Amino acid sequence: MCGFFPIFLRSYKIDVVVIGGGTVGTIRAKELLKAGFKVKVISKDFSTELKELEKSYQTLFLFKKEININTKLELKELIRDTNLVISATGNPALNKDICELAREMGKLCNDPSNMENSDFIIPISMVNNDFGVAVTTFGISSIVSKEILNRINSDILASKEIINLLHAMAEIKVFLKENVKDPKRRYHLYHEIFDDREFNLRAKEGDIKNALERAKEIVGDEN
Ligand SMILES: C[C@@]1(CC(=O)O)c2cc3[nH]c(cc4nc(cc5[nH]c(cc(n2)[C@H]1CCC(=O)O)[C@@](C)(CC(=O)O)[C@@H]5CCC(=O)O)C(CC(=O)O)=C4CCC(=O)O)c(CCC(=O)O)c3CC(=O)O
Ligand SMILES: NC(=O)C1=CN([C@@H]2O[C@H](COP(=O)(O)OP(=O)(O)OC[C@H]3O[C@@H](n4cnc5c(N)ncnc54)[C@H](O)[C@@H]3O)[C@@H](O)[C@H]2O)C=CC1
Repeated sequence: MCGFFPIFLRSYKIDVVVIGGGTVGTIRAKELLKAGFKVKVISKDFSTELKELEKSYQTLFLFKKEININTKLELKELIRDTNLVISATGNPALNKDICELAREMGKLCNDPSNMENSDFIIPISMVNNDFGVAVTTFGISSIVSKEILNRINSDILASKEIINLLHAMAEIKVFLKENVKDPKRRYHLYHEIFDDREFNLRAKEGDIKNALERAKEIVGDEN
């Protein structure tokens, strides 16, 4: 058991606090903003890039403050309304303390300076309207993680076949939900249709119309 479980978070209702506005804090804040999260960065000072980003994102708030773990009350107040905390100061001992406090408050915390303190990992990822892929090597090497993602990209996703299949299966889902009332039977049919050689060939070619016709035949045969 590796002790991790992947999930994709819906970003628009989640507030994130990033503590530390340096190299790592900036990259994370930028990715989170692009994904649609509201981000508050608390730091002694901020990178030029963060100051620029503040001009273009209404969802980014820069809050200049030196965090001192001995003034817990103040830090508690700063992270009270947030769901996720990323503690990316250049001080690993401080990052650890911040994560411990956040956890006591029921928040999930990420410490980029030491994975052992983290409740979640930020993987290397690619997300679009059709699918999302996230890769981690559990902190061993982000360079290798990137290579894995590149290979997934070039070996599988660069071909149109998978996307064609996905779009065909989307049509199948609409059709089955409308026409087959029993969910257990639908579940069985998804597999049967997907595994059917003729359906699969047509779908991969992007011939959705005939793929759907073949699916209707299969559903009809079952009746
Ligand atoms: C555990 C984790 C933090 C967590 O989320 O908990 C973590 C930990 C550490 N990384 C370190 C170094 C590097 N990090 C990167 C890059 C990225 N690192 C990211 C995530 C993660 N990094 C999490 C695991 C994700 C996974 O498993 O893959 C990415 C994906 C996202 C992001 O940072 O926002 C981002 C991709 C940016 C992009 O898109 O290119 C590169 C490569 C590069 O810069 O090109 C290097 C150089 C060497 C290398 O390859 O590792 C060090 C310092 C080691 C030291 O001090 O020597 C630590 C801490 C440690 O190991 O102690
Ligand atoms: N996960 C990853 O991918 C990587 C993680 N790291 C680790 O992440 C940590 C941060 O690294 P960088 O961003 O490169 O450092 P950095 O020096 O560029 O940024 C640190 C930021 O924290 C702020 N800060 C420091 N003490 C503070 C305090 N008491 N209160 C408020 N703000 C404070 C600074 O003002 C600065 O903006 C380091 O511990 C480093 O080892 C480094 C490289 C990659």
